[in-house]
Amino acid sequence: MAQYTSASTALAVIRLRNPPVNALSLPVLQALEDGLKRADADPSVKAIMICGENGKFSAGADIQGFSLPKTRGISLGHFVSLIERCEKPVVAAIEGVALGGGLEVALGCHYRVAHVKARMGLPEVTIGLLPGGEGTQRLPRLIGVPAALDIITTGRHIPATEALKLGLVDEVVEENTIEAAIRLANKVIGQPLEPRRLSLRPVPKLPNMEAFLSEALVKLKKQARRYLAPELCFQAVRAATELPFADGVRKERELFNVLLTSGQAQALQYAFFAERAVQKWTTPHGSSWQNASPQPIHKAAVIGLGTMGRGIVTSLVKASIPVVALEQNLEYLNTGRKAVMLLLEREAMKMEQGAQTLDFHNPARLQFTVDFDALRDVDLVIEAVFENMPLKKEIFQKLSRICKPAAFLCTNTSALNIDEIASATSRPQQVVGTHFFSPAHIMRLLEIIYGHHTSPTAIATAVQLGKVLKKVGVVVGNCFGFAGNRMMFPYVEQAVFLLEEGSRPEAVDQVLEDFGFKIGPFRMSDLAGLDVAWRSRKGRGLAGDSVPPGTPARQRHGRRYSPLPDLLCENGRFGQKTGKGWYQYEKAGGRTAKPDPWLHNVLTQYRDTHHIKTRFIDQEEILERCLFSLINEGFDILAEGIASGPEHLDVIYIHGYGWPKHRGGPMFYASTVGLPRVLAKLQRYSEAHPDVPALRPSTFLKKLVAVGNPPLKEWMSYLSRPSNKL
Ligand SMILES: CC/C=C/CC(=O)SCCNC(=O)CCNC(=O)[C@H](O)C(C)(C)COP(=O)(O)OP(=O)(O)OC[C@H]1O[C@@H](n2cnc3c(N)ncnc32)[C@H](O)[C@@H]1OP(=O)(O)O
Repeated sequence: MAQYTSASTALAVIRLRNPPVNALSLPVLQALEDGLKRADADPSVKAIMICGENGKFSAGADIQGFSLPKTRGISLGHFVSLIERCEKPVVAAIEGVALGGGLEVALGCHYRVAHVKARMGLPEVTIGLLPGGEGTQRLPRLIGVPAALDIITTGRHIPATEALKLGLVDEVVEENTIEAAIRLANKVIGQPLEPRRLSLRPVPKLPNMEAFLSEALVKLKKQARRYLAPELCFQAVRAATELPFADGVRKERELFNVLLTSGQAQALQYAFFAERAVQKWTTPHGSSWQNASPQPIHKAAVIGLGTMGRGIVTSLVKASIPVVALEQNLEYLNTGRKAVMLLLEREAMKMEQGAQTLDFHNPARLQFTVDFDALRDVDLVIEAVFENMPLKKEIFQKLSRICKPAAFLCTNTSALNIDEIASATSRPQQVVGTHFFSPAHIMRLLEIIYGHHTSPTAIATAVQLGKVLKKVGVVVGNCFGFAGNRMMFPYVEQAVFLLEEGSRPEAVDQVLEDFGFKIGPFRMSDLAGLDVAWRSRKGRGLAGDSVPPGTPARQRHGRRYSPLPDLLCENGRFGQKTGKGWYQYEKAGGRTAKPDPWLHNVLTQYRDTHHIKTRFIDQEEILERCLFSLINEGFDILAEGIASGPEHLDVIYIHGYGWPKHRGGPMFYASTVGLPRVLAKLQRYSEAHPDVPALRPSTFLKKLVAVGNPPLKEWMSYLSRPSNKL
């Protein structure tokens, strides 16, 4: 847990030991305390070094432990103070990571030496907490309020070189950190320790401290959207500027306890482990991350340089994978090339700020072509043309003729049938869906869709590619809309039905934005472009000329249907790009949404035409109908084996659909609301709207309620025979 050894007669070494990341569990902390006491009591020991096993200092408190009652109330600060009070110099040798409590332990030490590749930070805010080991009080004393506030409220990891500039570490070394720390420890034996004890230092003054803090708070509040931790982190740092150390620590503890019991911390910690759980993918056929090996991707190709293709090329270049970018003709190629170069220049500028470089002018790294023959030697192709099945099939047929037999063929589609696309090739086992989210070089989600014939190797390769591209890859089965969009359809459908019944886009959006979404469903549709879904509805016979004559305006296939989105498109209102959609914008391509009297009039006329009695719809109904219909679809997806667990759906929603992370994802949210309540509400709404299948409670949800509302992690065990549709 923490190993005590001697580097020489004069130097005691305490090595934190708790694989894989030396998390500070209770036994680790107790062993650290024992080591300190032993070193203190041994007159031959003149200095102490603290390091971590296996090249990692420590990733902080054991996050699993926060939910265990026996570890609550144990103060990390007690151990950090013990280090600081030590009468012999204590040096931290930081390799790998020193995060959260790990960095707080290092801040208790009198000196810090870091390896050049080490990363440091206080990421507690990202798991709904604040640095509760006196870090909010020591860090501002060491590096000043602006830098400390930035590190504490963003949770960002900082590289050792930046840490040195900030004064967070005393020395950065390229070679052996332990030896450098030993050298430093020997050098400082006998030097006074008072100036090295951070708790005794004043917080460096700023001429405009009050103004600085007020401005920082306004900025934080604007970004926070009911996410508590950043603001409480701020309050703790402000306490450091106003109170003596001991009072500041008391305030830190008080605020920490508020966060610990807020519910948001649980949601964010759930999300932390969910992100890691989805990496361990499985399919209902028994293939999994354990029995499939990815193939290396030395060179890739992207077909189609529209919005998605441009982002995908940018991601690949950033990940140092040589890319061939292909378009159908020179005109499109030139437009695409300009757009890609612009994106890459912006990315290069961002990377330069972090002292990194991006080489994209070398044709061996990025080649633009209209010639399919240039794809002969690539290991993987990502087709990113628009959503048109015949076009995609034509491309895949060509690819299976041209590409080498081992090449993987990926399709970037948001809804289309992977099996049908794969049927156009001679190698369906190599075909896999890779659903990127726009903008593809920024959004972290990658939905990876396996078809009936997709090989485990193809899945593993797509997952590995996702990791290399720094995405969160989630493996799902093949169905219309896969997992994410399939859940999104009923959500958007409810939003539109609510308009028919009496609400307005701005009212619906407000409720969902207050819940924590970055943008509500109507602002989102305007941003994405209403024409995309319109084209898809026309293709599926729901809108346009393909609807059989005599079909009732508000019904399709015996279900309720709203032609309102079609009406907008027929009027050329495609959203932001045309300057008009559910809202009006200052110009085509404008971003500031304003309520539109035109739309309000149309809604009134529409309700009159269809004899819909307008009623007042309260916030609770808006929230529940939108969210519970989405969650209901999630239960069906789980029951069909399309996703392997609720965590997968939650990760998809957090990283692809702007679901507020501090609410843990839709399925976690359902578990906090309580499944009996979700079921009862769905039953009520379904009775009121019997022609809306999305409100009819899922059989799986009903089963979970019938067996007593088990905790989320047990849900999947109630699916006796996971039945995959494939
Ligand atoms: C009053 C007390 C207050 C204390 C404040 C704190 O210290 S709170 C904790 C703050 N620390 C963090 O938030 C760090 C979280 N960890 C990470 O960011 C990353 O794991 C990492 C350390 C940067 C390593 O990333 P990498 O991609 O290399 O590996 P994984 O993320 O996959 O992690 C490997 C396994 O380790 C588990 N794990 C990581 N950190 C912790 C932790 N702090 N507590 C418990 N477990 C942790 C992670 O879950 C992985 O486990 P698997 O079982 O292998 O999936």
